Amino acid sequence: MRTAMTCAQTLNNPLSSTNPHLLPHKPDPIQLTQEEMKRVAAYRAADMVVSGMVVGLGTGSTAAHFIHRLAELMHKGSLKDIIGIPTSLKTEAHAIKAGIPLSTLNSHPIVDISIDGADEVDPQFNLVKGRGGSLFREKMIEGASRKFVVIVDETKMVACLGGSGLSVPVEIVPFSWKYTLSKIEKLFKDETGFSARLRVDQEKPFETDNGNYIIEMFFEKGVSGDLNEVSDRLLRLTGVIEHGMFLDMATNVVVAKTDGSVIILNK
Ligand SMILES: O=C[C@H](O)[C@H](O)[C@H](O)COP(=O)(O)O
Repeated sequence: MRTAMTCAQTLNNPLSSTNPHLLPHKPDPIQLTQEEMKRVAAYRAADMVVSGMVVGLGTGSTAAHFIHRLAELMHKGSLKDIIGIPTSLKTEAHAIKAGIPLSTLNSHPIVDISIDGADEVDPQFNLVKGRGGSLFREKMIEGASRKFVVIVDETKMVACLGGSGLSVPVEIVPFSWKYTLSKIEKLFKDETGFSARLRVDQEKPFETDNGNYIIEMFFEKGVSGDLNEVSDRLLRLTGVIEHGMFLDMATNVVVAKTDGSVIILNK
């Protein structure tokens, strides 16, 4: 079981971001931009889809490349009888425009494969997701998937979750949000350099597709300790709907590098 490993324990792990295969290296003749790397990873993952599959459609800029490619393969006739399950309203609109037939978990409770981006991937394939705010629907759909393929550029590989200095999001109900925020702050009061705040968009609280708010948690040195325990403690707070740590869910990680090569990590 990989999830119990702490940040410090990841240092000698072969999948760690200290792995030379995942580190930036000497300049190569090809230097892809981050956007190009996202597309390379997405297109490679599209090859994992076969006709007849129910496919979880992720959210974000990397997943958008995958949706584009999936539609392209369907229109060419290389893929037939695909049903997509969108993880956000934005993805739903994109998929409809691209001509991908859609369904829901109510009608298709078992998803063959989900393909989605991530904000961070640790050496045990634990993820931070939801910086675009779609973590709840993503977690439901990706959790119902036989295979969950994460598509990232190499900048997303981290030694420990939250360690990139960016936020770990938590979806909460709007009711008494300041009180819920204070409960979250109390939970991490002994964590040096911890801070949390409400996500704001154009001077108003950012609202998820579910009409909820997002609390952004910042960990100076990354999330420490047993991640499952941290997850349980957060989920036990009344007012918390879900958090953006996706623990032990990803089955494969497709990493695109600046030189245009792709590494596929399998669990
Ligand atoms: O809510 C957003 C999702 O979890 C995205 O998959 C994640 O933020 C990665 O997004 P991007 O591919 O745009 O970096």
